[in-house]
Amino acid sequence: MRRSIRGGGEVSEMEVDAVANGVAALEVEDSCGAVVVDEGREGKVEAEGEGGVAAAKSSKKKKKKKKVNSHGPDSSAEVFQALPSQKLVESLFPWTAVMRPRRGRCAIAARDIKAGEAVVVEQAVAFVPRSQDRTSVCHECCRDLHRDVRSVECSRCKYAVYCQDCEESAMASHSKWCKVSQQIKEVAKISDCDDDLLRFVMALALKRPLHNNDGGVGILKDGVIHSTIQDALALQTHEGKATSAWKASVRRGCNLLLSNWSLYSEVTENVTSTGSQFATLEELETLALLVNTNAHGMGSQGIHNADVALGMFPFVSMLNHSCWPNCCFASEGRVMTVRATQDIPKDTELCVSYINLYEPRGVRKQILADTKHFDCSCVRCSEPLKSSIDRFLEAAMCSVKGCDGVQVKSISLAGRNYKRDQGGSSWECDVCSRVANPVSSTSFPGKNISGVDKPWELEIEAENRLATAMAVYGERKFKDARVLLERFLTDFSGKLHPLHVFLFDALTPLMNCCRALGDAGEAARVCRNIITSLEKVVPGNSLELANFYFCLGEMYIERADESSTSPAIAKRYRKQGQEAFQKVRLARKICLGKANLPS
Ligand SMILES: C[S@@+](CC[C@H](N)C(=O)[O-])C[C@H]1O[C@@H](n2cnc3c(N)ncnc32)[C@H](O)[C@@H]1O
Repeated sequence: MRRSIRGGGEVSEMEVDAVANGVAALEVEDSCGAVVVDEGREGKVEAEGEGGVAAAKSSKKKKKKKKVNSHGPDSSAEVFQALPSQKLVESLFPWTAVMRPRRGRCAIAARDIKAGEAVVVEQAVAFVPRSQDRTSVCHECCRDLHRDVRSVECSRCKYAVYCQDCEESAMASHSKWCKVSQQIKEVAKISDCDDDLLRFVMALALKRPLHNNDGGVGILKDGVIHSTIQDALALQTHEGKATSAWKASVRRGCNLLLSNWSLYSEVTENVTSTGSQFATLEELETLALLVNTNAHGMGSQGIHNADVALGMFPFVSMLNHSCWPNCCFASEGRVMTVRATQDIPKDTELCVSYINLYEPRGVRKQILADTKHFDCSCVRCSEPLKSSIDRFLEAAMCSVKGCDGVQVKSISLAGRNYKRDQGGSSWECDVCSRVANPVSSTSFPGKNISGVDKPWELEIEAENRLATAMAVYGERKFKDARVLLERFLTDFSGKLHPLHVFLFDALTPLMNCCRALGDAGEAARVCRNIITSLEKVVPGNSLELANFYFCLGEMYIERADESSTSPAIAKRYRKQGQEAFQKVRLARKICLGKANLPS
């Protein structure tokens, strides 16, 4: 699948990875662990479908409650379970939660919401820095540890790192489970389980309620909801979709974690003396499931979308995914904020994106099915392909002479179970209706066929050529990579649709090559092409788009500063640069609440 190309180059300083901004999937599969749903809460059930006002208005509330034994739409399709802090959240934020078939709980605008308005501001119930970034953030407050922030590493586990402000208090509580923490890497190795996942499970397990009668309602503090572990435990998981291999590794990891937990008396004494019980194996497995379905990437939103930690934010997790989202999220320290990226009418569903949106529909659906275990039913995926922007992302231009139509791949029409095209799909022109099929290579008798008649071959050739160019780019051979990428674009533009993902994928590395080679003029031209394509495929006011506008602004200023540029032209470049920066400020004001330029 095309994603192999995406990851191709490490030099993509300006490459924007929307996946990093999505709900993080630590492992591809979920595990087992049934949780008993509290039946006593009020049910709100609505008609099927995303967000539309009509769908919400035509909803019928079902009073009947069913007994269920696990979370989420998988098994509790008809039962609405409110998170313990839901009412508190609704007292501050402009949405309410309802249940919709196939989508589970949905956040619905309780009134008209303005672009830029915060719809959730939530402190992480727990978070863990990703192991490869463990020295980048404070393990207590998740603040960035820049060069000018003094930090201290735990001398025993040599893992935990704290900023100077947190050091004293954080070290005191860390010392209680430092020994367990020391074993996690080894446990992960032996059990073949992700060590970040095990750390996260441990962090959540330590938050379990001290008393069973603790209702688990959070608190509001300075406009931030501090939700609880009970809120997290009421989130959904996808029980039953795990492979047995994943289940086995999680079970081994959690078992070893428990042995270490009981072995190290400092933890034992601390936990039991406060009245809490050790977690059971089943509880740890449930926590692993919760992490997999609900953990969010955290990190600063600069020009690099640094996804340095994983956090549990139960109310951020109430927002479903859409491939045409109306909200976005960003974190600062331990706090995640979700903002409306456009004006949202009352009764519309609030959605964020969990994935990169410049992907064909079939690929997006496959990624969500593989990593999040659901079949996306968002507006973009539900629109007939024939009228959707999606049809262009893997389309070829029609090869019938005189026809300016687009050949659309039938496999995308199916939308599900996308597999690398192995000859099963046919391609149909949206203008002359000619069908090309790899099995029975058909053409319309009497029609004059010219150029590339086999779009499936064209696609494979394009994929291979792009992969070769990306490999060279990955080796930072910018001069050679530029030549290959430019040739690729010359050879395939006009054959593939201008919005085809392969053409789009070549643009960012080409821009980077041009910049690395000091050709700001060509880099700016390529950047404008990126923006033109991106604006058609992702909704406006996205940070991704803003980052490209920022690159464009920088390149205009670079050109203005070049000694060979005349004062009159330099003035024009500066103006264009400022205009680009203005777009960045506007988008960042809406998405992040700050009209600054990224650092
Ligand atoms: C982080 S949770 C979102 C809240 C969830 N609906 C709930 O009831 O807790 C993610 C899960 O919601 C469902 N979901 C989210 N977006 C969806 C979409 N676009 N189409 C279908 N199901 C979706 C899937 O079951 C997914 O695993």
